[in-house]
Amino acid sequence: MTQADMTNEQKAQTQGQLNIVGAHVEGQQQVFTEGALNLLSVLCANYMDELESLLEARGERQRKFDQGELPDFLPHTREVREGNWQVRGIPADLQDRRVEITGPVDRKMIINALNANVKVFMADFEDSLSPTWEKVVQGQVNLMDAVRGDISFTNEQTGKHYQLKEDPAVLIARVRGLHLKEKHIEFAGKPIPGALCDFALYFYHNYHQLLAKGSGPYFYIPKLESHLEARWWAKVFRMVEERFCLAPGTIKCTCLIETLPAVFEMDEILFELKDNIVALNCGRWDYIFSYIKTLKNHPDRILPDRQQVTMDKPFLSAYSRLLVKTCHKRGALAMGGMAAFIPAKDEAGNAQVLTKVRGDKELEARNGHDGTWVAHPGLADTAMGIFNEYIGEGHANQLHITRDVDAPILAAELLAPCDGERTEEGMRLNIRIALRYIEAWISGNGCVPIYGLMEDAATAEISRASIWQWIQHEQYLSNGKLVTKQLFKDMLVQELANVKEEVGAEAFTHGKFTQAAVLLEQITTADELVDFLTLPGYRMLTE
Ligand SMILES: CC(=O)SCCNC(=O)CCNC(=O)[C@H](O)C(C)(C)COP(=O)(O)OP(=O)(O)OC[C@H]1O[C@@H](n2cnc3c(N)ncnc32)[C@H](O)[C@@H]1OP(=O)(O)O
Ligand SMILES: O=CC(=O)O
Ligand SMILES: [Mg+2]
Repeated sequence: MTQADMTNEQKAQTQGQLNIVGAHVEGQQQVFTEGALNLLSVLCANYMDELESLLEARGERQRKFDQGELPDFLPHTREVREGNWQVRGIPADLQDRRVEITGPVDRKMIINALNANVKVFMADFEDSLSPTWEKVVQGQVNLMDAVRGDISFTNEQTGKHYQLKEDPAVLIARVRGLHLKEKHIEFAGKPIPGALCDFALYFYHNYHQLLAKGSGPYFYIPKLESHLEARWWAKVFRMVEERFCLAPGTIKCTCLIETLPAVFEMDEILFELKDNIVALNCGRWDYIFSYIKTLKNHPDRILPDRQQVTMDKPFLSAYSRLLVKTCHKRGALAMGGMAAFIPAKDEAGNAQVLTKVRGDKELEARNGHDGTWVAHPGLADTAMGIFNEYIGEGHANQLHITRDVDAPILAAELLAPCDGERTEEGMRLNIRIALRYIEAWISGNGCVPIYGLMEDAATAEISRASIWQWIQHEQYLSNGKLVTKQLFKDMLVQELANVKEEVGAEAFTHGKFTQAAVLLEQITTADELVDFLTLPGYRMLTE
């Protein structure tokens, strides 16, 4: 019997068994049922090797950018870009996505998010989750309960009780990026892709209930770098639909366009996934990080202080407008991204936050986006107000905005250097944010408020990668100081002391700040830019 003649199950058996190697955690029996394990092992047997090749291809492409090439639209896919085709369609409950709240798969957060004044809740196994084994498993249990409308929570300290309201938001699960492994599950002796773990478990346990209530198995796919990776997902979806006797296109996904290479392949990504895709999303934080990473050897494209890289900068404006134009031409929605502000505790401070959020959302709505993200329920009404105004009575979205009259958006605009200053204050802030975020992440918390902003894996990547880039390219700060490894190391010592003061001696002593500082120093002074800080971070996650 050849490999091609084997059934999927036989393939799974011949290539080795799926093994849970993590310590037993609560919820494991509920999540790892025989059916769920079968699906996961079949997916691993069929798609793990191909995924490894796709990850290697990322490295090969990056080597070319490192040698001076610039990303561009692909010559051999011109027909796809110029062809006349549309995505298969958008289910009724995904037509109106004017405000989406996002958050990790923590039980209380899930209930609060589903009850917020939003259309969709994006339940996140990615940027906002530190994937401890317990959180990965418990997150699936929480989502199973949420899908069944049977989720509640009581805060034992305050006695506050949480339960779902009558008509909760639509649920979309964001799975991990393709580069992340789930080390607590092995297939043929290797850790499995986190993306397959999150996808298979959420799909298997919930598709039936979701479809029965008029919704469906909906996913956010993060950090794609090419249409070939989208093709890989299309194959995964097709196989799962066939296996569960579902009509083609039952699984629906939204892809984040949050890497610089992917912005040049938006048509192609929509095309590869056209049966299953309903939208693209401007994941601006990872996109900015990817701009730094992809162009890391290009001295003419060094970013300024993070605070100056706002959506009105030419390269980001071009990204948003091209995404809207591309999506609407193909009948897909064009989602906006996250303003990282979170509500301030004082009234005056909060008024300022809301003004900034309003400005950011207005820009997106004016560009033609169909909806946007908020990080906190306290911002939902503001975002809703803006999108209600732009979408207008009687419409669910802005699909009618085609941007046909726009001049073509060229590669040069998407790659345009970003003006702004590099300041000592900005560098020190980057260090403190990276320190505090890494400390939280390796302690098992993937999303934290720092200085009035939501910080997650994507925003923290910008902070640490910026410093790396300034060191490598021997940048001068606005006060004339040359950024060197030594300057960074000196500042790290000082800022670690400042962080101790900010968080207090007790939190500092009980936390993992020293380990965070060691990791930050390693990745910032290394000659090669580490692909993702969550890769070494994951090795430090002991649970
Ligand atoms: C780049 C990207 O990928 S963006 C997407 C990934 N990032 C995210 O999803 C960020 C999600 N946001 C968060 O995790 C949180 O808002 C944080 C951590 C930034 C701040 O959370 P907190 O410190 O708890 O904020 P705060 O104390 O103001 O919260 C008030 C209430 O709102 C709730 N809340 C805050 N954010 C959220 C959220 N995103 N979803 C649901 N509930 C939320 C809190 O649970 C709290 O509820 P309670 O009063 O019942 O206890
Ligand atoms: O995932 C979203 C982003 O901005 O990154
Ligand atoms: Mg992201």
